[in-house]
Amino acid sequence: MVQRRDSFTLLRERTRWRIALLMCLFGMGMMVVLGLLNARDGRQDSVFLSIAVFSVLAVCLVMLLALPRSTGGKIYFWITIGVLVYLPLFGLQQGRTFHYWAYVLPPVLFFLMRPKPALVAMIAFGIYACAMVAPFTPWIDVARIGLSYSLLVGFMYTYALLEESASAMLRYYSERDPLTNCLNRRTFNETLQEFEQAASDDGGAVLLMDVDRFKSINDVHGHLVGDRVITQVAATLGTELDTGMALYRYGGEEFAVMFAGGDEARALQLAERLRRAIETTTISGLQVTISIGVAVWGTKASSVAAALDAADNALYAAKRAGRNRVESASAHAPRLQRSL
Ligand SMILES: Nc1nc2c(ncn2[C@@H]2O[C@H](COP(=O)(O)OP(=O)(O)OP(=O)(O)O)[C@@H](O)[C@H]2O)c(=O)[nH]1
Repeated sequence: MVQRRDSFTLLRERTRWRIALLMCLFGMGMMVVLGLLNARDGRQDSVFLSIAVFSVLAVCLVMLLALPRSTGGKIYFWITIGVLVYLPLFGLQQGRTFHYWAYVLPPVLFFLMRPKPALVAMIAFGIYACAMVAPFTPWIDVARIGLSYSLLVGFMYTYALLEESASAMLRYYSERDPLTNCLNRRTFNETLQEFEQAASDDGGAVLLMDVDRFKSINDVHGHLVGDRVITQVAATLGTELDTGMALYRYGGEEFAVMFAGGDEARALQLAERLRRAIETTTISGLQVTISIGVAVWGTKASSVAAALDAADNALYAAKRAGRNRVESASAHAPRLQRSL
């Protein structure tokens, strides 16, 4: 059975693979430097150790390049986890458990919380540790401690960046509609609440837009064309918005714009510009139109939700009046109330 690979998994795999590749190259470079330094000092054992680690990393590098990214990345990560578990065990065997845990535990704890301050703290800790051991340790050992510690810092930091980019991506997908990439209805509702909380500072306006006779586009041309029309309508509307404004996909073929601080004149002007942009653009080879309902809110929190209702009523009025038009809630309020 083929397992579905969602975009989050793909992003994670790609980022892990890149991190693994960088860390391999970094580690190999480090082993070359250490090997040369040890050779110069005639420390044959350490030279062999550097060559051994270099060879393991070279094998990892070849695996990363030769295997599928997901497999290579996974193997590299398990090897790294193995090293992180092995280090304290090795320390235990040497009777210096604390020394080795000091390498592994703080960075893990740090990076679980905040990557950037943790990075600064770890660099400071590395410099401090090297400075402390420098007076009574051969400098080659200081260099070894510093370099292996920087490998750990690099690994933890890139891993933390991976987590950050993954959560940014999750946030992006939870806010947006997958077909049009507009902000979705959930984000619209959240923004509405924010406007309600801030309503006492400022008024604002809401525009509800609906593609006219969209059902017949689906019926005549099929749902795939319907989807393409929705996408292109969204793209066209998006290019016409003022800076800082967002387009929401409110429902199937319905879109919304909300902004604070605007008066009715500005909202109507924007609505007319959006209507005209759709009317004058050929969308998937079709002439498409939209109807728009506009309402404004004042400085009472309850007036924001009321404005949304009023915009919906105004949209309904625009449909009844023949479509491809903008209607303002203020012009229709009395008549709408009478007809309810
Ligand atoms: N292709 C496609 N169709 C959708 C999507 N979401 C909703 N629809 C369709 O959009 C149509 C909306 O039709 P109606 O609400 O009846 O209105 P309309 O035909 O646009 O007519 P008016 O709004 O009165 O101008 C329905 O047939 C839905 O199935 C979508 O994401 N893709």
